[in-house]
Amino acid sequence: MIHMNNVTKVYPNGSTGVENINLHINKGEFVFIVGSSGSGKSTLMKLLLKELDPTEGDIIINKVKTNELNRRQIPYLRRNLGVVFQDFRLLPNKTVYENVAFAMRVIEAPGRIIRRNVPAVLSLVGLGQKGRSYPNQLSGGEQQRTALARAIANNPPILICDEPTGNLDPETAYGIMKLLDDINKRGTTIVMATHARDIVDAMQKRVVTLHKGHIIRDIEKGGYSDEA
Ligand SMILES: Nc1ncnc2c1ncn2[C@@H]1O[C@H](COP(=O)(O)OP(=O)(O)OP(=O)(O)O)[C@@H](O)[C@H]1O
Repeated sequence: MIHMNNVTKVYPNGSTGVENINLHINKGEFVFIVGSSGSGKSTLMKLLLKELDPTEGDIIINKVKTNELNRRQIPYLRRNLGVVFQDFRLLPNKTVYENVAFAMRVIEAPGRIIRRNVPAVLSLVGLGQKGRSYPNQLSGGEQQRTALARAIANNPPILICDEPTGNLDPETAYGIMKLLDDINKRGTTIVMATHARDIVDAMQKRVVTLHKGHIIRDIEKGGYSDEA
């Protein structure tokens, strides 16, 4: 489903983000990307989202080499990848319902599908009664659940999460993890970068550890710093 083959990213100033990454993720996996600050997690996430292109190597998502897609082909990625960020990134002047509906309009989903899917995903994340609220009327956890609803509204096969619990208190963070686990069990592949050692330890999923831009550990089921 996701293949990174010999991927290196060197930034224009000469610093290396990641080097010679070989990472293969199968359909339905839940994978944590961990590592200390500066180890390359954000670079790896940005490469998957094509916010950056690799200096060397190939990135294949759902059988398509995304490093060879041009600007006009970017909607391909929007359909295949849902994204959740640490800082939610909701549109402040749109309601919860409109934030989710907007993401569906971007990929030109028909109106009747939007009217069907938005209430369904809002109820899935426990926000069935909050559709008319604006982001500033929501708690942090509710804002992140809105962002999660938006990310899965188009039913993408892959969900990319960059520190999705970073701004949340522990209890709220576990609520988000429970939702991600449910979404994963429904078949969505999840890749999540995080610093949250306790969450990684509790979930017992695949853990890929980066250090200075290299993968130094890749364990099938484990905690934040288990031996490979
Ligand atoms: N825009 C950039 N220009 C130059 N170098 C960069 C840039 N972004 C990241 N780097 C470098 O790439 C390396 C990896 O950084 P990256 O942000 O991917 O790490 P990270 O694991 O996400 O760190 P953190 O946990 O602090 O977010 C670091 O050495 C960093 O200085």
